[in-house]
Amino acid sequence: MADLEGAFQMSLLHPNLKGVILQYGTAGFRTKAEELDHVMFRMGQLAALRSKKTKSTIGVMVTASHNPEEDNGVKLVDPLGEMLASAWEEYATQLANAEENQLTVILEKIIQEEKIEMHIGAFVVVGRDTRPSSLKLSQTAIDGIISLGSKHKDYGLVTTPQLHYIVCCHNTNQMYGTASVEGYYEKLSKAFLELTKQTPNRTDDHKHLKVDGANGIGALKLKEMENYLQKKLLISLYNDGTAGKLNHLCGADYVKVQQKRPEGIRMMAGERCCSYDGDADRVVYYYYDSASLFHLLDGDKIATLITTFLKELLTKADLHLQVAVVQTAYANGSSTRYLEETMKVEVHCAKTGVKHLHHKAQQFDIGVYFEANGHGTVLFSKDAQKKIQQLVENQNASKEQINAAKLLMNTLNLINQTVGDAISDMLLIEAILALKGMTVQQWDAIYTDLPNRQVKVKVADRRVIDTTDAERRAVSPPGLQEAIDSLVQKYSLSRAFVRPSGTEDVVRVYAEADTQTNADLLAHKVSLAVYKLAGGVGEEPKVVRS
Ligand SMILES: CC(=O)N[C@H]1[C@@H](OP(=O)(O)O)O[C@H](CO)[C@@H](O)[C@@H]1O
Ligand SMILES: [Mg+2]
Repeated sequence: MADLEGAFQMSLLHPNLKGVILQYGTAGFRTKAEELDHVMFRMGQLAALRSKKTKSTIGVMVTASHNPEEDNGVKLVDPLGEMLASAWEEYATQLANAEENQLTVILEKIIQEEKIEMHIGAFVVVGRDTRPSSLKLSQTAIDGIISLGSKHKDYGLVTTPQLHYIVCCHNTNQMYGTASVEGYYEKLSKAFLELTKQTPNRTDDHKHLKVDGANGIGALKLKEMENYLQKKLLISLYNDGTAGKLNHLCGADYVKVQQKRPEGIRMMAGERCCSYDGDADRVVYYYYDSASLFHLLDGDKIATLITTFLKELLTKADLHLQVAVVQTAYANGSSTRYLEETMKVEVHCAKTGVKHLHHKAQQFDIGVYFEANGHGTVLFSKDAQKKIQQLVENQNASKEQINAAKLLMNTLNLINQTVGDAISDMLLIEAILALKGMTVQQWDAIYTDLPNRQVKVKVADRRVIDTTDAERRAVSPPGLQEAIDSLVQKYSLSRAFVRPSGTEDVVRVYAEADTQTNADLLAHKVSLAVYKLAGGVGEEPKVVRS
């Protein structure tokens, strides 16, 4: 039996008062900040155990991403910067919900089941976003880490992807980069400057980008990074957190779901703009055309641009590496069709949540994965990285081949392979547009999105909805899928699905069709079916129109 008396005494300072039942969801725990004190303490403890188990550095990130400012949350970062292994999510849920007197029993159970040797040293790195509640909650997580005799380093204010990067650096002997925020800026800016070296004719207009920082950590960190970019990117930063409220009427989630520009940003026709979310792990682009129509370039458009660029470079380098794209059910049907039919790329559909996409993408030489909401990255297998490196050094290769290999090398250095990263993705997009001499309108014109609509339905218990086929079909409650099928049939180019959210207490409905009116109508009719068949509460859903 491990000696957990000290840990138990410390836990009494962070009691489970509210008795709220929480689930380690799509991206960790998320709820009102005042309900999270005991959860943070226990996640600090779990991180210490995970560190002992894996004999590696583990990360604890305090953030609730795109949720309102009053919320908060926590996610654990595994050794190579990935999301916490799913087997441990169950432990997280048990610990978070345990009664005071059960805490030691559950810790003991995890130690035994995982055969954790408690004398092994542990090291946990901690980061937090800019929410007013984050400082105190991160200190509570540190208390939890200390309670199990583990060491820690507090990195303070960082974006989620910066913490993932730092964890990966610690566990790869700093081969991935230097384990600091400065190391992150240096690595990314060096790769960006190398890539844009080949575009000497870019005008200031081309270099100009407007960024909506969602009044969050991304804004703060982009300001810090700006000098490293040596004016090769001219950034106008809006919603930088000095006045507005985090994620309020701004940020990537707002722009994607509302399909409109954020408040607080001045936009002229044709200007390239982008929005980060609250912890800067997602980005979406947008612009107004000369007829004042709003155009959104979401994760699907980003995946397509990056895939096109990589395939062109691989052809020039004459490197035979398999590129695949991983999307979720939310991917616009036009993007999937374009990738499969025009680009002849293999496309896979994974369940919502980055961990699912990440795992699938690991199966290919180069796996490009993006959620439609702008969360994504590119993974290069070890073998692919080695082949690219060898070609850079190959004296028998042609000039064109070597140049393409160098561009690939800098591209992979610019990409944060640990997780989706708004700053890194933005820099890559900017470099690609520069290298291809492409405007945002030309990028947008690669394919035309099918009109779509996302809505939420409140039900008594969203767990009554069970899905299959990467969440594209509902298997319960009875009759729901049949109802959706018959509604979908009434429209052309149509598709619809429903699933319980993993981060909010709602059922999400997605519909697409040939026109916006039809997508809106289909989404509405499907929400009514959910309301009737899955125990809707409150008012009946109303039709949402742009
Ligand atoms: C439709 C949608 O955008 N869902 C988001 C949202 O998950 P839900 O399980 O749908 O609530 O938050 C996740 C975490 O940020 C993100 O990975 C996911 O894509
Ligand atoms: Mg986020």
